[in-house]
Amino acid sequence: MSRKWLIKNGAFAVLDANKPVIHGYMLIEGDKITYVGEERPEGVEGAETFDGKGLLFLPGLINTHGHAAMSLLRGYGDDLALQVWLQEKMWPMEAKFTSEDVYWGTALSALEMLKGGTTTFLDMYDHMDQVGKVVEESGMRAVLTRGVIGLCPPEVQQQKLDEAVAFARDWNGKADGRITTMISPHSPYTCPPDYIEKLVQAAHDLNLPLHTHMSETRAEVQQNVDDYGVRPVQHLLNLGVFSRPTLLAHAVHLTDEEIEVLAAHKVTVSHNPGSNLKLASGIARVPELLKAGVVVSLGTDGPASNNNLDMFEEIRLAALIHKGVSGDPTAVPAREALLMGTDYGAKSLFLDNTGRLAAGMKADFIAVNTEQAHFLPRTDYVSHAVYSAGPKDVEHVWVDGKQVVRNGECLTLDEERVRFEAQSAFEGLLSR
Ligand SMILES: CSC[C@H]1O[C@@H](n2cnc3c(O)ncnc32)[C@H](O)[C@@H]1O
Ligand SMILES: [Zn+2]
Repeated sequence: MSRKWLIKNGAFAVLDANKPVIHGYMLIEGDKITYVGEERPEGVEGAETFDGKGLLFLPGLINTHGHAAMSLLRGYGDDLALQVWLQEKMWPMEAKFTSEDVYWGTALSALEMLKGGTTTFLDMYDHMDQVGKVVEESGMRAVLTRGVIGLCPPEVQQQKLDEAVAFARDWNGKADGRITTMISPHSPYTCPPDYIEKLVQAAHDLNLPLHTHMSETRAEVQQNVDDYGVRPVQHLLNLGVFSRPTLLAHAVHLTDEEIEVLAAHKVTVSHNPGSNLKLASGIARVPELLKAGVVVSLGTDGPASNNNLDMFEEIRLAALIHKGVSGDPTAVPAREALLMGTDYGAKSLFLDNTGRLAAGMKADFIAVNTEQAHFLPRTDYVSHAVYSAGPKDVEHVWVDGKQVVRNGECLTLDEERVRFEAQSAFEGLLSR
């Protein structure tokens, strides 16, 4: 039997330009929001009432790029540039990861994300069946994709391609539809051109979007020019990548012409400010991308290059750093930053049913405790959510109409067990 909830006395961040916050009611029927408004809705007989006094309801936050299992490598290899970090620290350790390691690393991240208000995340990794299992158990929504690195003999390339295709085919729509899938060449510098073309063909065959890292560092762009005679955007365009819906992670180093190409092909971008700052990769041209009409969302990247999964921090960084580099205080206004962490997140993942508090959308939402010093005075809740709030303010979380966090406690995952097993998994990696 589907449940009906009536939330009353709440402040709801609908994020409309004219009236971003509504004080009143929200009705949830089954997995969907069926009403948000100031007046008490009709047809609420049999609904369970939830008192939202002192709570700010936001759409669940959407993390559009990451590698959840890398929580096991948090703090292992800090303060390094991308290529050194990957080649000398991450890849040697990841080569030792078992399926079990991926399960516990991902569960640790799911716990951190859910308790911090993230309801949907994209994950690009290996042993993806384990990631799918965590998503099923945690109740989260996720876009999952087996990332493939093609710097290996042809038979290994083929095996990885087959794995990526089988995973994308078998898991799309799983977990009551909360899981969707994509196809992911890791990057233009780790996948030879003919391999990328095969992955594009697979995406066509499965009717799925593509996801890849691109133009994260200046050195990577230069290497692309040296190896292939063109910058990464032209390279991916030539290989047919943008003939599919595509989400790019990072896209830090772009020319004006490249931004136009991305806009023309409706390519979406996951901006990862925390990771880009920590790896000293640079600062993406977000105001220019937004102005050109590109959908820009936010991601944490993996927990080993961030080093947390706090989407409030990414939202705040997006609002702050572009003001700092441009000298324009309106470069990314607060409401735009919050949209990047919610509505634009859904759009960049090609999901049309989440990311907003509106009738017809999936009931993926969070309740933040506003009865705290840093939420006063009650001037502008959007401003407070962006410039003052943090993950510890999240009291309750619902995904697909089901409550998964209550009073700050995760209802779906055994926190103590997950923390214990993740620590053991890390110790196991060190001893192998
Ligand atoms: C093949 S699975 C994903 C792969 O990506 C690596 N990774 C993590 N963070 C980044 C990043 O910022 N740029 C490029 N690659 C990254 C991770 O270590 C996995 O090997
Ligand atoms: Zn990444």
